[in-house]
Amino acid sequence: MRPRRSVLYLPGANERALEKAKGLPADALVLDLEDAVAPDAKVTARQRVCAAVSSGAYGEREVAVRVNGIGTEWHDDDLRAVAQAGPHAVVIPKVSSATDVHAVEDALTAAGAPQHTAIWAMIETPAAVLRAEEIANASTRLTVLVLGTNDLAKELHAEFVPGRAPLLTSLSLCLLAARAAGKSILDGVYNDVRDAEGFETECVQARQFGFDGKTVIHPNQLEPCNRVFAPSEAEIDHARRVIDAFEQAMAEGRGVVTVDGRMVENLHVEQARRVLGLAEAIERLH
Ligand SMILES: CC(C)(COP(=O)(O)OP(=O)(O)OC[C@H]1O[C@@H](n2cnc3c(N)ncnc32)[C@H](O)[C@@H]1OP(=O)(O)O)[C@@H](O)C(=O)NCCC(=O)NCCSC(=O)C[C@H](O)C(=O)O
Ligand SMILES: [Mg+2]
Repeated sequence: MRPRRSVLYLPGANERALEKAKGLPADALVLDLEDAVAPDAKVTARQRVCAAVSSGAYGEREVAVRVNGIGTEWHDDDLRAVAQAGPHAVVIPKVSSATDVHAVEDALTAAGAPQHTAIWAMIETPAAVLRAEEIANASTRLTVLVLGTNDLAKELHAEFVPGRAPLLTSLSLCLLAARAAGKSILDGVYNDVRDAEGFETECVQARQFGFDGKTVIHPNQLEPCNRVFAPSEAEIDHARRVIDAFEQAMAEGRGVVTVDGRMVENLHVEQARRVLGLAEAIERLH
């Protein structure tokens, strides 16, 4: 199990950010070649990012590279260079269909990308939301769906409002698609880096929905994000008691038991094991 509570974007052209990220407690990093990099800096950013990935300086964390979109003048060269650097994943912005995923998969294979380089597909257009199931199932190499809520809101002509009502249908459709396909799914970013309260509220909402974590843009968003998406001490304790109580019930020939007055069946034991597995994976990571 890979914890992906906090996934930090950093601009690929920004040497200070690339350096600083080595010491930041993000579960995963996305070194960006797309929207955070100006056209004049694209080639330099590509070189810097590939060198940073090859350096192995980011420890145990997952390191992904977001390439420029399919059809842009940089996309093919980005994919070739990133394939050689061999990050854990390549993030494809504005994926719109399974055909896009197949094209990226073929290009990575042709460029000699290692098998461990997964594809993360960004869902950030109305067409992609409506085809989320097809995209999520397009390839075994595709392991994560990533919401791009800025682009999505732009394309929907939606407004950013507390509670995100205009986006909830899209978030739900993407979650359904990811879970049905057995893939991970990450929420989009929160733009106001000074609004700690609004950010944490959005993290809680995303966790309640079922997201594995949230993409973030600033170091000060990491601690609250990691905290909200991690199992709490109380949840870990409850999970242990659920497993113990159920095992004892099974030994006594019963298939159902109560813990704290609530019914516990096998499915709750599976949930409890997932909680403990995530807690252990987080322990190993940091
Ligand atoms: C949002 C920022 C531009 C804010 O920058 P700034 O005002 O310079 O931040 P601070 O001065 O508060 O920074 C304090 C220190 O932290 C370092 N820092 C800041 N951000 C990062 C980062 N992302 N990774 C690593 N380090 C970071 C600064 O260097 C300072 O360090 P020090 O020198 O030691 O004081 C900025 O945070 C930023 O650029 N964030 C990332 C933006 C980005 O990558 N955007 C693209 C991805 S999001 C997206 O595309 C959305 C999606 O596609 C969609 O459609 O929704
Ligand atoms: Mg975007």
